[in-house]
Amino acid sequence: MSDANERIESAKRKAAFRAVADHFNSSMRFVGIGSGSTIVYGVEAIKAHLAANPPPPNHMNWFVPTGWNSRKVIEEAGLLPIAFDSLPGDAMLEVCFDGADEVDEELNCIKGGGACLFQEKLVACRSKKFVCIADYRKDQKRLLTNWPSIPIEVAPIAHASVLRELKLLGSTNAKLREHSLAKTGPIQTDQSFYIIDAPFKTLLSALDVKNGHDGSGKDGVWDVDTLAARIKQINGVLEVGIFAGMNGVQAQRAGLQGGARPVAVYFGLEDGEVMVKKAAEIE
Ligand SMILES: O=C[C@H](O)[C@H](O)[C@H](O)COP(=O)(O)O
Repeated sequence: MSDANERIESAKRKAAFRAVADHFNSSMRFVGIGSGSTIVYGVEAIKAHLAANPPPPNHMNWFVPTGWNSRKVIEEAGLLPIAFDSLPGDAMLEVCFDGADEVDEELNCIKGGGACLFQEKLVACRSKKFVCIADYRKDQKRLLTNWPSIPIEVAPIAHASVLRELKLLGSTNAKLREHSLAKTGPIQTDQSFYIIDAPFKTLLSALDVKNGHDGSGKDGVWDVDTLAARIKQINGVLEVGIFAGMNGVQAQRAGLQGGARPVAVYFGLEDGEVMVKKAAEIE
């Protein structure tokens, strides 16, 4: 592994251990586990925490996966998985941990770089809080700064019409995601759907809108919330890889279950430190 890659992996691991230390305890009943390369360290940290702090007698910690790979990571760590649709009807998850592809200063996220987003959003919105773990490359002032496009999960039969609609919204170069060996065709999600990657101009934040900037899509300039809602309205779209709107705490205050935006993001930094951005401090 190159020095640069080692720094990135070490940053992810440090952020994960800090996030778990701050937001997990052994008496929790249901905990969500996201997908991707960063969450692997989150599961490692949870396993280490449980070994050092065993749960109370007869208490089970259940881990809700967000896809096939996430379930495998849970099982390989010797933790107990429970499928999302096996949760008791009124049960909320205490917390869910997940990674992100890019995070803006309001903690809106882009997710789906690894083709997981639908189940991640289901789990985040069923959690009292979504805690995001990332490395320094993901920390940006606005979404679509470094990360080039919005992943969108679509029904296979509708992919061409969704591409057409996206063009009308200003994404002229949206593409169906294919395996690197193109002859094997489009990538399929855990729902056997397709992923479209849709580039847009850098997104405005809610703060920009409050300050009078127009994020309505005029001249191809969108704000995070308006674009997420507009893409979700397209027929054939299952879910959009923009995790915005309310966070879990705001949602509960509004009498709803949970929200898709993290309450905190833990960024592992290049110098070995961890920077924590909390929703409460910026809203
Ligand atoms: O589709 C994948 C998920 O949304 C991931 O959480 C996201 O892509 C971040 O992945 P990684 O931790 O590998 O950067």
